[in-house]
Amino acid sequence: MTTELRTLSASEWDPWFDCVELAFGGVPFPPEKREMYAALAEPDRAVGLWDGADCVGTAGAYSFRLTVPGGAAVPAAGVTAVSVAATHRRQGLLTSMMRRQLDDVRSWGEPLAVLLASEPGIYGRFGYAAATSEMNLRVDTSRVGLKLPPGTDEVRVRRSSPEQALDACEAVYARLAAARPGTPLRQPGWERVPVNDPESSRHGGSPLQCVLAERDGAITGYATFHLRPAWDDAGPRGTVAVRDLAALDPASYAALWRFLAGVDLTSFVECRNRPVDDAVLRLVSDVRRCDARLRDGLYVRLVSVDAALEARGYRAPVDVVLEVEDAFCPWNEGRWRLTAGAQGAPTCRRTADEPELALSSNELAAAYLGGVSLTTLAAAGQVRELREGALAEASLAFSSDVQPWCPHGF
Ligand SMILES: CC(=O)SCCNC(=O)CCNC(=O)[C@H](O)C(C)(C)COP(=O)(O)OP(=O)(O)OC[C@H]1O[C@@H](n2cnc3c(N)ncnc32)[C@H](O)[C@@H]1OP(=O)(O)O
Repeated sequence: MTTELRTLSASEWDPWFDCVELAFGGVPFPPEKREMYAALAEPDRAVGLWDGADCVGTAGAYSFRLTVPGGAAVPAAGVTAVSVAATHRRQGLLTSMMRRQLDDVRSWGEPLAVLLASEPGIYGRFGYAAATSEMNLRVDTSRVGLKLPPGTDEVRVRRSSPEQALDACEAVYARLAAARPGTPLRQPGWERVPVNDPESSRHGGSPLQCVLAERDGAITGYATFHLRPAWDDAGPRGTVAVRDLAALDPASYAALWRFLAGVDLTSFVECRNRPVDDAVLRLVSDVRRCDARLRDGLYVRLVSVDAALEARGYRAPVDVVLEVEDAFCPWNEGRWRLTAGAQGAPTCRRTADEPELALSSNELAAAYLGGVSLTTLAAAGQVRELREGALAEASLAFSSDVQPWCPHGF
């Protein structure tokens, strides 16, 4: 078998995307979703594998800017649409695309690559690690009450249409994205993603609905959701299936939850992707009836260890020598002294000094956004402390008060 790996040209996008579609089961994307992805495509940052005229492998890389601890927005390749044709699987084609892609990302000067994995087992070998978690909820609103904070009654919740509310919602998103590690800032065109609403994605629910929270004349939050009616012998048991939910202050957040939990003819509020430190867990009267479940979220790859570690902020002073293993990106291997203090920017420089913490770039990636502690990774035997105290010092410095989260797919 001979295949050619090359940068995608815009005219090849259709057969390239057909390959993705087929690898994901062959169910055609709804036209409006396919058009959205076509509009967001960045062909000159994507690669395709061709066997003659047939596209047999795909990998894209959006140009994201990702919020990291400390608040900086760091260039990150948003890896997407990774596929290999079933006829060509397990012959090393994914590996060849990952090799090419990480070399490309490095040459573009982007310190990070991020992705959402179809399966957790695929990307560790290429240096990616789950760095955020997401929480799914199914709140039984017939049993769960809400502890409402002062000011909730001053928030007006009013209906809008997702389209009409778009600018107001985007303004809220922009403020929250800058405050939470792991969140991509909106790039041009991406504001269409939250309002893309093909019928086949509603899972029997209504078209996308929207409410806005308004306080003192300003929009302070929003929720978009589908209503999924259901009935049994006892009566209505519908579900409010939340797509997006965001607020700038506690009262607005609680007011939106009060609205969602009180929609007539429903007994459940379902959320598919919330941050693990979602304040709603503190608002509810009965957390056991929220059916909270965790799963892996955003996978991170430190493409350039030094640039990535210098780009983020640290929660406490740190001065530690890291001994880094990185078989897939060997330019990251070796000893690095990471220093961050109360003043000046953090530095991460090559050193010949004795190592104090030994780990691979996977563990650095897991800890990078502050969602996985180095102490936990050490307890799992994945980080080794070589100087007493180094682990506690680094673990505190890497941690984040706000849990990292990626609020949308890509
Ligand atoms: C960000 C995203 O887009 S996520 C979407 C990923 N794509 C999909 O899930 C679509 C369906 N699957 C596929 O298209 C393909 O099976 C792929 C892309 C997952 C793998 O492509 P392949 O060309 O078969 O992978 P390749 O032959 O390079 O395998 C490399 C290694 O990964 C392993 N591997 C491949 N797929 C998987 C998997 N799903 N789970 C665990 N390990 C895997 C292989 O066994 C191999 O291991 P080895 O190095 O120890 O021998």
